[in-house]
Formats: sequence, structure tokens, C-alpha cells
Amino acid sequence: MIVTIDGVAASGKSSVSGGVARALGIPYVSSGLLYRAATLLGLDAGLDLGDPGALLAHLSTHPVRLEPLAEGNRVWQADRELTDDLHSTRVDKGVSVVAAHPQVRAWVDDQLRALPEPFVAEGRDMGTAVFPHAQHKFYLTASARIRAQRRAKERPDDIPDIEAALIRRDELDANQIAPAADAQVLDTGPMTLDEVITTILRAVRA
Ligand SMILES: Nc1ncnc2c1ncn2[C@@H]1O[C@H](COP(=O)(O)OP(=O)(O)OP(=O)(O)O)[C@@H](O)[C@H]1O
Ligand SMILES: Nc1ccn([C@@H]2O[C@H](COP(=O)(O)O)[C@@H](O)[C@H]2O)c(=O)n1
Repeated sequence: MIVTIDGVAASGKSSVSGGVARALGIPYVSSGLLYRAATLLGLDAGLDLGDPGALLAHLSTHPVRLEPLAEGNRVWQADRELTDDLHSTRVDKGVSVVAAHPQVRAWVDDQLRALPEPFVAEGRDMGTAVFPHAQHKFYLTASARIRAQRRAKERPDDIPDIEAALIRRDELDANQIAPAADAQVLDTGPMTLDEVITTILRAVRA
């Protein structure tokens, strides 16, 4: 069984996926972490993020491993854990450029499709491009202001700056952001995290 949870930036995808996965006793997979890892490694190596050839060459000599644990995904490059460095403002700023390269998308998709079922997969195109055959599909939205207010609790930046960056990232990700035709769309603005998780669990178990 595959459950997909897609949505706009900071709509709650990883928090909700973690809660759903724990309740179902299966792992969840954060596809965004792989795009973030490619971006971090590119930045650390001083590469031009607009050059997919250079990025892919670097990734082939610096393989990345995603550990899809239900209690939180971890990402490794050899024995260096990247997880805590993946949600910085500099990675946020560069990641959409990296994710726009078809070669990088193929690098991510190959790793995701090699994972053994069952799992919850979260990202932008899990229910559309990567796992169109998934049994249960959800798509999370919320206004940019609400998402920025939530994210401000985790970042030192001001709410208007966070909101502008989220809107910018959604614009850059526009090619990937669209709910699958068979996805249930949830506006999480008026919902608590527990309410979103419970709604999804009810639909999956129905
Ligand atoms: N329904 C909700 N009510 C209140 N807070 C929420 C809700 N959903 C998510 N949050 C909070 O919003 C923040 C962003 O959530 P999360 O990191 O899960 O989003 P995301 O979609 O995975 O983000 P990104 O796209 O940047 O990876 C977190 O602090 C999370 O606890
Ligand atoms: N399926 C996906 C997932 C992510 N991206 C790109 O990665 C960025 C970071 O993702 P988060 O889920 O951590 O926000 C995102 O802004 C996209 O550029 C993607 O393209 N497809």
C-alpha cells in the first residue's frame, strides 16, 4: 500500500505524514529531503545550481541515502548526517532551481521507486508523477499567511519574510504542484494537526 500526501510548501506534509505513518505502523518518505540534500551538497561544493551536469556528477561520487523512519526521516552522505542542515534558509532558496532539472527529478524518483511498500510518501508529485497507482492520495493547502505563522515558530525570520519566501517557492515549484485528480484536497488552515491526521486515517481505513 502507498499513501501519498502532496501539497504546497510548509502545508504540514511531513508532520502529517509522520503522524499517519506512525498510526499505521509503516514508514513515511519525505521526497523533499532528497531535493534538499542535492541542493546542500551542490552549495557546499560551490557548484552552479543551474548546471544539472555538474550536480549529477557530484551526486554520483557523493551518494545520498534516505532513511525513511516513521519517527522522522534521516539523510546521509556516506557517514555524514545531513538531516539537520537541510532546512536552512540557503537550502530553501536554492532547492527549487535544483528540483526543476529533469535529471535531478529522475535521480530522486529512482530512489523512491526502489523503496519497499508499504509507506506514506510526501512531496509535490507523489500522487501524480511518481506513484500514480497509489491507493490513497491527499493534497494539503493553507493560506501563505497561516503557513508562515506556523513556520515562524521554527525559524528566526520574520513572518512577512517567511511568507514571501513560501510564495516564491510555490511559484518556482508550480510545474510540480497540482493535486492528483483522485486526491482528497484538505485546507488545513482551520484544522489542528491532529484533525488533519485523523481525517486522513479515517479515509485510509474506510
Ligand atoms: N494543521 C496544523 N496546525 C498547526 N500547525 C501545523 C499544522 N500542520 C503543520 N503545522 C506546523 O507547521 C509547520 C510546517 O509543517 P511541516 O514542516 O510538516 O510542513 P511541510 O509541508 O513538510 O514543509 P516543507 O514543504 O517546507 O517541507 C510545522 O511547525 C508544523 O508543526
Ligand atoms: N516531490 C517533490 C518534493 C520536493 N520538491 C522540491 O523540493 C523542495 C523542498 O521540498 P519540501 O517538501 O521540503 O518543501 C520543494 O520546494 C520543491 O522545489 C519537488 O520538486 N518535488
